[in-house]
Amino acid sequence: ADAGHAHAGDTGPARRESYGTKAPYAPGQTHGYQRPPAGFEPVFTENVSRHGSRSATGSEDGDLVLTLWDEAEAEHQLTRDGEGFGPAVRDLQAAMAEVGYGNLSGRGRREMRDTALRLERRMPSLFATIADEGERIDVVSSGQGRAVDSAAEYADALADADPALKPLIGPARTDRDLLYFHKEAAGAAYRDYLAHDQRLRDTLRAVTDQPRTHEAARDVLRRIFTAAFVDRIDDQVGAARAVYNLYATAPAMSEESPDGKGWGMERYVSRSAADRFGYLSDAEEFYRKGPGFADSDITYRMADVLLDDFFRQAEAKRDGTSDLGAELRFTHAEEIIPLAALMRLPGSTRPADPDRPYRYADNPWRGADVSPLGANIQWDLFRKGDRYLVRMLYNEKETAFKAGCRPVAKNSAFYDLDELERCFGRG
Ligand SMILES: O=P(O)(O)O[C@H]1[C@H](OP(=O)(O)O)[C@@H](OP(=O)(O)O)[C@H](O)[C@@H](O)[C@H]1OP(=O)(O)O
Repeated sequence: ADAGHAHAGDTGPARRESYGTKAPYAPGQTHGYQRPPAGFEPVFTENVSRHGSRSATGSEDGDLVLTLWDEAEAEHQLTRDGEGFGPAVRDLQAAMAEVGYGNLSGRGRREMRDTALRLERRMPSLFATIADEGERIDVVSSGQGRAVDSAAEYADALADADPALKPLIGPARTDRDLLYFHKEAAGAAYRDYLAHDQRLRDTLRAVTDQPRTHEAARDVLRRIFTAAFVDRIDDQVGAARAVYNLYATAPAMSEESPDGKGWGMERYVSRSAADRFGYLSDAEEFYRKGPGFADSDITYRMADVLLDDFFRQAEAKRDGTSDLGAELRFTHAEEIIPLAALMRLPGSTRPADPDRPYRYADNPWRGADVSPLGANIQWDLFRKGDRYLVRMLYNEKETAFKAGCRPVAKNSAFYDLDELERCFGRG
């Protein structure tokens, strides 16, 4: 078998951004948070989280790749490196079938538990007050398995950290209109856009069908198969994307890998090929779920139901009509990505000019930053007298609200709730 070929300079660790929205969770900050202004105490916290790391949502990619590999093996058309690829994919597929396609993985469970512990440790006085006052902690999810399981892990971790909280954590509710709106009535126009928008189809095709994509595809396939075998593959881009998808989803399955040391998929996808297919994956998410085209809000206006819930919960606490100490929501990329675009969170500030397709060079949107697995947006509410301030964390990083919203002082992370009502146009 020939050795296949690798581009010079392609060695070295894979870039996190090449995993796109399949990137496992990493907190953007773990210390150095600003202290609230003098006299302000935390009285409420609310967040919305994508579920944690999961297995692939289906077996298609592994099945396609193994069919090709079995054929090549039978005809002695594998490279030396390619000989190990089939068994590795078979093991990964078996692990994903074991976890259940689309289900939370071991890493995902740990991400949820660790994030819950950091929440509690950032504001111990809030959770002490919740316990002392017997305030409720409301837990709600999309109702999909991975979101339900994420909610359970998160809530259990909170209760383990502080047993006094356990009786205060409600049974996880389901609210599809709030946390699965892309599949509900509110998402009808959005689904129509996905299914029928010609500009979307043309733009994604133009972005994908470039020489660099075909080169990257051949680069991936030649690491596994001989040149003669690759020449016989009609849809080389499709086949290479299936290999890339396995590469992208493998880290989320790291705890199920042999000795937890990973699945070694980086061996079959060079950095340049991973960057190319990662960009294509990001372009799809950007136009199908994110800021999209500058002249349309079809991908994110349906997220207003979620932003409205953030405001209503904070306002109810301020107005004394809420007995909640915390509101914990668990959902999917199709809710987090639009909400980030609606709120103009960092990275989601630039929709694309319809005539200049989304490119990494001039657009900050990256799936691995905007919506990695476990991504979360959090508002903490602080009170002093009858004044209420909000601090936002995005993947646990202290984050400014969009331009036009004024913090209580220059470079402060804290905003008056009524200032946010003003700058988000809430009457
Ligand atoms: O490419 P897959 O099938 O993994 O895409 C998933 C979505 O994952 P994402 O592509 O956004 O990383 C998945 O979102 P999740 O937050 O639940 O992981 C979504 O539920 C699933 O329907 C697939 O989305 P698609 O855009 O319909 O392919």
